[in-house]
Amino acid sequence: MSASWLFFPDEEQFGQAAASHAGRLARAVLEKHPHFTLALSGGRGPLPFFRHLADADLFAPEMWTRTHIFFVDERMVPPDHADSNFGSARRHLLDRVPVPEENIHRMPGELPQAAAAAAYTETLDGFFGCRPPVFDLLVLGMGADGHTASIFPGCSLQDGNQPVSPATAPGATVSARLTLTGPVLDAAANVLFLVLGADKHEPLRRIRSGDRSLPAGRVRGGRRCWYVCPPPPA
Ligand SMILES: O=C1O[C@H](COP(=O)(O)O)[C@@H](O)[C@H](O)[C@H]1O
Repeated sequence: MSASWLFFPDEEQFGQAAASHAGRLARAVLEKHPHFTLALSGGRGPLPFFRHLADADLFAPEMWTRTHIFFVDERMVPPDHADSNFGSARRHLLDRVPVPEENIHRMPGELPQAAAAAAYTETLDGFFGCRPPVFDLLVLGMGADGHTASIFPGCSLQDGNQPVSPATAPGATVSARLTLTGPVLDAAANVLFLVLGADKHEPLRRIRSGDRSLPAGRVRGGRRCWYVCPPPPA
């Protein structure tokens, strides 16, 4: 399935459109299914989205009780650490919406990497009952080096049939990570890439021209939408 691309002049419009997109998807899923499953990324990209997702007109309060939150990747730090992806989602979104605590499934970044991968695999297997798990919506970001989730250039998106894998972020402040694997990104019903920053224009140009060498360009999950701010030069 091909991807669609939308370009936004400012973070306000970018965040609002992304939240509205997620709200529409959740409404459609919840008309037919008991749950809406949403996996969140870390970094700067999702912050404007988080701000607007707390708007009850875009994502109705009663939808939160049936929404289950998962994580795309995590740094190996405790949940209250400044670099925790869960901590960021907690501060910018989860503390501001009526999502039940038991619907939040965080990656246990405080555990040793292998134990954390095993524990989150058990969480996913228990909830979804299939491999790979099929998320209703995966929110992905992209780094200026073309990485997505914690899958960096030169790394395989696959780890057997494991849905979760330990990973290393070259040169990052917290390099030990946990990430969902390629098959999970590819199995999602919907993927929303939130790409913020002009430093991403070059990898975006390569991906749009069909270059599949960058991890973000290799994701093949369901209906893929790329939301980009600011727009690349013509
Ligand atoms: O390391 C990470 O970076 C990517 C991109 O982050 P951004 O700040 O450039 O938007 C993010 O998607 C991923 O979850 C995070 O761990």
